[in-house]
Amino acid sequence: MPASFQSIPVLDYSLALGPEKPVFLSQLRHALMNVGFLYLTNTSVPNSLVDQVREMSPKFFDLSQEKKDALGMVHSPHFMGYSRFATQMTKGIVDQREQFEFCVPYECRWKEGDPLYMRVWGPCQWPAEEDVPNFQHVFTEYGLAISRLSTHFLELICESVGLAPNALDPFLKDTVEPCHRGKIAKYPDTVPGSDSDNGVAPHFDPDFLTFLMQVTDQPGLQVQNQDGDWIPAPPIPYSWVVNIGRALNTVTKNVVLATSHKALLPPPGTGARYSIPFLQGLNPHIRLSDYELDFPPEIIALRDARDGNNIDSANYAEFETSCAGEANLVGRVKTHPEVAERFYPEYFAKYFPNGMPVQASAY
Ligand SMILES: O=C(O)CCC(=O)C(=O)O
Ligand SMILES: [Fe+2]
Repeated sequence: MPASFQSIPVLDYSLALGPEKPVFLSQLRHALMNVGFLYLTNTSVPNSLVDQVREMSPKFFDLSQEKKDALGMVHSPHFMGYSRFATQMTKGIVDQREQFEFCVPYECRWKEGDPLYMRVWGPCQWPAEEDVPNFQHVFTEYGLAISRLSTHFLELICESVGLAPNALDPFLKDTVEPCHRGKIAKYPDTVPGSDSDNGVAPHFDPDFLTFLMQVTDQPGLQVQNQDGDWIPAPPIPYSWVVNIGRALNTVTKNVVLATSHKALLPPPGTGARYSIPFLQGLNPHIRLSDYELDFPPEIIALRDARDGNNIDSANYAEFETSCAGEANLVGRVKTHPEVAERFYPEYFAKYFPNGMPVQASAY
């Protein structure tokens, strides 16, 4: 059994595009099978775009509360837009962050009679151009750039664990495009003397891959190793922290690990921390349990020699029984009952039989 990880591997994406690709794939296999987290540097995303995202991220939150509320998620059947500070919980603990969710350009194709989960796929709510100039353009470009990167990265993941590069294609492609989505999160710095520095409590991410951009320089993200210790994942400029979600862990039968992580508030006096998790969406019609991936025996042997995965989360258990779109909708309903009550009343009634909770809870 490999020793529990003490740091997050840093992978140079440019190696994957040249003669050193085998070195990259072997580092990737290690990161996927023993850590579930990695940093990706030297990607195809231009530094100039990253600089624009860094500059733009705080601007949305500087809008008046009234303008932010006008873009509140409660107005969007696609669960896009703004959520106020401390309105959600993760595993029963209040998240101390404000957020704005956005997605790649997407027209809603849902019509009466279609499965309701198709209604989740749709456009986002952008602030008016005069309020935050260039914001929509920058985050649309950013979303598209990370989508492309994530599609190629999924091929590399397949290759690193002995699958054909296109083995996971059905999960991304179908008659509908996946609706990849991101959120800009703002965590205020810890109030001196406060008894809580929780930003987001320990959890697993739901989908295949998350690409996290740490926008500001403060520490905050921590990742749990197999011994239960919390390993810091501080920002590295122009890198993404990539982690595996429950859906990819499920579909690979635990070959690649999903790993628990949390975010702490930045230290007192250091200002707000901004981060942007970007979740790769899945083909909504696919059911993970319908697919059996054909791993070579040496990969299965490596998996079996490793200690069991330490997942203790019921997070998105629906992935195992329902199609990805349904699992996604259920997850969104649980996190945003205010949207469910308005646009998905039958789901609201099912998951909140006692009416609106004081606080929504994810995971
Ligand atoms: O902000 C961070 O560093 C992590 C956020 C996170 O894990 C999430 O939103 O799923
Ligand atoms: Fe996460």
